[in-house]
Amino acid sequence: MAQRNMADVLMKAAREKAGRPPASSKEKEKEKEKKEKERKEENCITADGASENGAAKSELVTVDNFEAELLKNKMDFDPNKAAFWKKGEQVPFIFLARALDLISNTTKRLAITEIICNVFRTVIATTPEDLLAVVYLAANKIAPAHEGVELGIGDAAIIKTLAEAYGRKEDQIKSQLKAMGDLGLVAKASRSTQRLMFKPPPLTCVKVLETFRVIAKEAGNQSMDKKRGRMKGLLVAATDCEPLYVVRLLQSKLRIGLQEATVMVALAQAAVLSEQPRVPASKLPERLELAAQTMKSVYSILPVFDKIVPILLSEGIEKLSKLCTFTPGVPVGPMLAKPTKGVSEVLDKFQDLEFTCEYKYDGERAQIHYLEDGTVEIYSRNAERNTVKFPDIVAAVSRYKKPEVSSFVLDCEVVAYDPEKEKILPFQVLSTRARKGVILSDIKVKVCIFAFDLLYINGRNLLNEQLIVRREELYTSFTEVKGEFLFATATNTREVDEMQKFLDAAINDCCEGLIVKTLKTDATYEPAKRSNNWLKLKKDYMDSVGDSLDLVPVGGYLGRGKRTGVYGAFLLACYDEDSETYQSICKIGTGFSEVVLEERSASLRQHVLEKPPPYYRYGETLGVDVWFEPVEVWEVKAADLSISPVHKAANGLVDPVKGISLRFPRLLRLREDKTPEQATSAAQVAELYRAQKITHTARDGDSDED
Ligand SMILES: Nc1ncnc2c1ncn2[C@@H]1O[C@H](COP(=O)(O)OP(=O)(O)OP(=O)(O)O)[C@@H](O)[C@H]1O
Ligand SMILES: [Mg+2]
Ligand SMILES: [Mg+2]
Repeated sequence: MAQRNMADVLMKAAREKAGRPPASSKEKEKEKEKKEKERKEENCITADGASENGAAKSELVTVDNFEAELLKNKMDFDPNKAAFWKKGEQVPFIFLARALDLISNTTKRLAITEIICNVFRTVIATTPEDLLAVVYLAANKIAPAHEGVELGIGDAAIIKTLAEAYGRKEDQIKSQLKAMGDLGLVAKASRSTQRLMFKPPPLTCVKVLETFRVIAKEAGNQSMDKKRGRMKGLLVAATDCEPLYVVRLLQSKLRIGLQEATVMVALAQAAVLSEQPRVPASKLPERLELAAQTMKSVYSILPVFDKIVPILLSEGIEKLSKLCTFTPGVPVGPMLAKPTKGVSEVLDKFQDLEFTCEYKYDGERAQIHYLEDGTVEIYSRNAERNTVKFPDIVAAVSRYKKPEVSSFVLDCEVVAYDPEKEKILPFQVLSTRARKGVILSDIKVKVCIFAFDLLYINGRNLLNEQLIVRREELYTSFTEVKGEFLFATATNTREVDEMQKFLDAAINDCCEGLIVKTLKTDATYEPAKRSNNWLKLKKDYMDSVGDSLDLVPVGGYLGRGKRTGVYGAFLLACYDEDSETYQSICKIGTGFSEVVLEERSASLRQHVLEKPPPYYRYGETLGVDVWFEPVEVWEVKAADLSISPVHKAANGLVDPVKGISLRFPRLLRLREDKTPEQATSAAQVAELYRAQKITHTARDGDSDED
């Protein structure tokens, strides 16, 4: 009975998602029967697969069974009941695919975490050696981000492969894509029309990941044909909802609201819940919380599943921090700063602490790694490998270090620079440099490195040292080279007047403002954290919002008049890390040059969705014409923030029901170094709102301009 109900719930949810009306009871019965029949067939496939491997199943576990188990809460969940394969056998891909399907039926983060945590627990209990592959697939990755290994499969290639794999015409697939709006769904629908004479063995998680990696590495002559051949192999072997997830994983977008942060938390929790002897219930909440924190901090220092997962399995979560340490060659998440609105606020926050003020350069964050063997790697703010963009730095960096330095990790800002005039050039100049395939002799835009931190030197990890120590090491390990490599200009004054003067000097020298940092206490390097110990002070923002915001265009309004053919305005959203939703914050139509508007329109047009995804929050009255996938990040400046009944940003954080909106937003630039999930968070929006320190009651109400 319970199983039936579960199936009903899932079906209802699936219908709602697909925007279909509820079925009549007769229709319902029919559909149930059909579904039941399909499921039985799938089960047989599973059983076939098992017997092919020589391990006949004694008991056939129905698919409903394991799904119902996966939906249980962590206290009632039994990994042995969820597993329908034998201990030590490779984890079937259908297990993960069905779990992802369950996840797609809910938008609740806790429910999602629980399902994926149950998946990990099942794998740990049966086939721990497959955990790494399952984690990679759940995180929708094939390699650590910094290695830059990408599948790079476009829709056209997938369409062609689908046609080959399922004996269909490309045109058919294209028109179906138009109707369904998602190649994954098209793949799923295509499969059911095809009956195979010889069934390939069932897919396993390990096989799928391995194939993805082979596809990514395929290079050279006819590599595209080879890639398609591999994809076809996967699709032909895929059953049930597997084609859907094979395709979405290939596209690197799962679109089910399962994000990396959730995967990390779930993995940590799964480790605790798999411990033997079991953790007593009274201690569990505390242990789970601690485990999640440990995982997050370990991942910020060593974002490499291949290192984390084996240690997690063999040593447990408690030893993870000690055994997964900072390794040159692997980027740590850069430490981030909090906005402030003036010298007095800085003094307020750093009352009894010693601090230093540094120029805030407006270029591109760079973490430069220099390994013992002389290898140089440069990582972006996003911890992505950016080395190919700066061959000039790679070639020159060994000249800046003192001879006795054999390895280092340097934190710095790379800024466009005019060496003749000895002048910093605006960010816009830097952004004209190509991102890939840069050849040393072709470089026109010269850059200067402004170094402000040292995280590692000669085999010594400095992350836990105070800034004063790190900076001393920086000054003694490197030599400044005019126009190429300079230390960030700094002063240790704490006199209001002098700070103000220093700020003015920074602006005069083409900087954005200051970054003020604690020096001797509470001054360790905090990877990937927006720390209270680094405060940014931007001149521009003293009389508007304390900082710019980085927002995601989620909707568009069709342009009229002069803007016919492009979008006339956009709906922007911030990202709420807790609920993993994008929350609308304002409409924007200002700050675009014609060229920029055309570029942005053309780019977003490729990401139009049929309907807003379940993880978008917005007021119904906003009347959006088209919805976009969350793909871009725009830096936006605004006059101030106000409470809004229409927008949903930071909803519940400042006002129980209303959200926050931006007044007079202007586009500053496209942020190519941030992913949509790194957009300004709801919590940051709430913080900026509170920092305004003005009474908003007089202004409450919808404050959209445009
Ligand atoms: N002296 C400095 N110390 C630290 N960071 C500096 C310094 N000079 C320039 N920066 C740059 O300033 C950035 C922080 O401020 P900025 O407002 O540019 O942040 P952002 O990249 O917009 O990110 P967010 O708004 O999410 O903090 C750093 O990431 C770094 O790139
Ligand atoms: Mg910046
Ligand atoms: Mg910013």
